[in-house]
Amino acid sequence: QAANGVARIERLQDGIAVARPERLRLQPESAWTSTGEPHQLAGAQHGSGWWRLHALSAQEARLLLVYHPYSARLTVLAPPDYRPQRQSIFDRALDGGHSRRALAFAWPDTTQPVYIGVEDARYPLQVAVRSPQDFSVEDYGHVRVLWLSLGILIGVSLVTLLFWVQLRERVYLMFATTMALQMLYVLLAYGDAYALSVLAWLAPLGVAGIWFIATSSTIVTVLFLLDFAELRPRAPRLSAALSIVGAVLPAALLGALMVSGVLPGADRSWFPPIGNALLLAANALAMITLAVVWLRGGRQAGFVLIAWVPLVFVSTARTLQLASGQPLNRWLEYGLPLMQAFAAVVLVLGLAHRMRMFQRERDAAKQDAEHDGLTGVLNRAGMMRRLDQAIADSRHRRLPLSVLFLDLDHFKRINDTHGHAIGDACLCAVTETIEEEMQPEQKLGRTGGEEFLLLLPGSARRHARDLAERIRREVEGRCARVRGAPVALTLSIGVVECQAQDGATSLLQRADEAMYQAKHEGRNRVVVLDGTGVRELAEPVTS
Ligand SMILES: Nc1nc2c(ncn2[C@@H]2O[C@H](COP(=O)(O)OP(=O)(O)OP(=O)(O)O)[C@@H](O)[C@H]2O)c(=O)[nH]1
Repeated sequence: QAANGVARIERLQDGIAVARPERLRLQPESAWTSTGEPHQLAGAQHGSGWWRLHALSAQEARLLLVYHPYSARLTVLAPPDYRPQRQSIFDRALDGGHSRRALAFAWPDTTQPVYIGVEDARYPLQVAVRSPQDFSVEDYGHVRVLWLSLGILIGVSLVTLLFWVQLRERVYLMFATTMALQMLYVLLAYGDAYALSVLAWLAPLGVAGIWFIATSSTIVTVLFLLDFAELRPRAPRLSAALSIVGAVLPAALLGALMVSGVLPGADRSWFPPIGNALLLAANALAMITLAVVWLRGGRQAGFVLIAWVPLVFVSTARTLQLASGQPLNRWLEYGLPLMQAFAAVVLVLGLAHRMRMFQRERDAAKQDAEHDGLTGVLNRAGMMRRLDQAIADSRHRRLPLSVLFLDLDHFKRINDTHGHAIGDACLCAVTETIEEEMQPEQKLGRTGGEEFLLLLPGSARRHARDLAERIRREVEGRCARVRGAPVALTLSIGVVECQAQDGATSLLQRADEAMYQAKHEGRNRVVVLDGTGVRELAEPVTS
């Protein structure tokens, strides 16, 4: 006993012409041969044909269900009146009470057989006889799973589209388009797209519309992968082959399909085998390229592999199962939309990872642009930016701001006597010594070869002078020898405090003057200038 409620399926022998379906019942019994397969219209994929179905005995009214009709156009004659009813997923006026995963025909009297005519099928069609209530329950289950996956895809594509609107980075737009096309493909293949008024315009295109979207989806997906996983720079030859097989040839195929669509009565049966072959080749090539790039250290390719391998596996298994005429189990039935949703989520993680990498690169570039390679402290550009900020801050918060201008004494002589390497080590030793005396809010920068600037937000002149004096003494004490060389390193330091009228230039100018005065007076000393450029007398250091 078959679980699908069908007792027996017979096929009208080949070569018997059926001019009018109403005449089918007049065929002699010898014209019908049993197929021995009560769950499917075997052989339907080879073109048109007629079948006769006998239901298991049932009292109530039943529905004849033909699952996954895809491209097939059906004519059903059911008792008692045996009027031909024609249906396909492309019909606008199908019963809106259920999804288009199955075509449903009323079979009021199941003691009598039904006749099914099939045209344009691409798979052996699965059939069943069920009560309307059982079909509703089954159909709700289908709608729930399908729209759960589609909901995730819609959400993800919308979010990435909004990212594109803000960031204007092409990869986001390609991602959103890829997701949208895949979603559209699932909706078309299940037939539900034709029940939505926004997509109903695709119905007159018939199965060619599905091929069009499937092929466009392949092209956009391949372009997205090349971009997203950075395949071109890491595997140029494989990427070139992938572009040809996955984008150029499918685009040519689409062109040919469009041309044949314009020609009346053109044969388009050449499309599916070529389209499927290209799809399989593009999938295989994409997997190989991604694996190679991943092995060469491409993290993004790893994300795509995790996302795409299950999807390719499920869609291939589904196609093979449908083509072999086996009923789909639930995993294969919903594997495609569920794996698409899974892929979308993994790829969003990949996008986030990509964004984080860019952020890191940007931070590193900023760090390089603003810092001195030798000592690691701020360079001139970084320092000038901090100085402008510090002046604005001190005005705004009405707090003092002082600046130390520090210059190494007789550095040329050290270089000449001990060599550049020791000179470099001196610069590093001075930096370390100053840093040990600094507070976190203070900023140190190397503004020239052997010149440093130290910003002291919140510090008045006197406090700045004390700190300068401590630094001078520390350097004199600790840097007498550097890396064993008797360099006797000392510093001349100029100290000034920011005045109401000061900008960065005037402040630095006075700090420079103060430092030069220290040099002039014999080096290894601190000179403080007041707001008018007059030297302040030294007072005892309060350390
Ligand atoms: N080792 C080393 N030397 C540098 C670097 N940048 C600049 N110098 C040297 O620093 C020296 C600066 O010399 P001057 O400007 O004559 O000053 P000075 O010899 O320190 O004399 P005073 O400033 O008058 O005490 C030059 O010899 C530069 O070559 C660097 O990054 N590393």
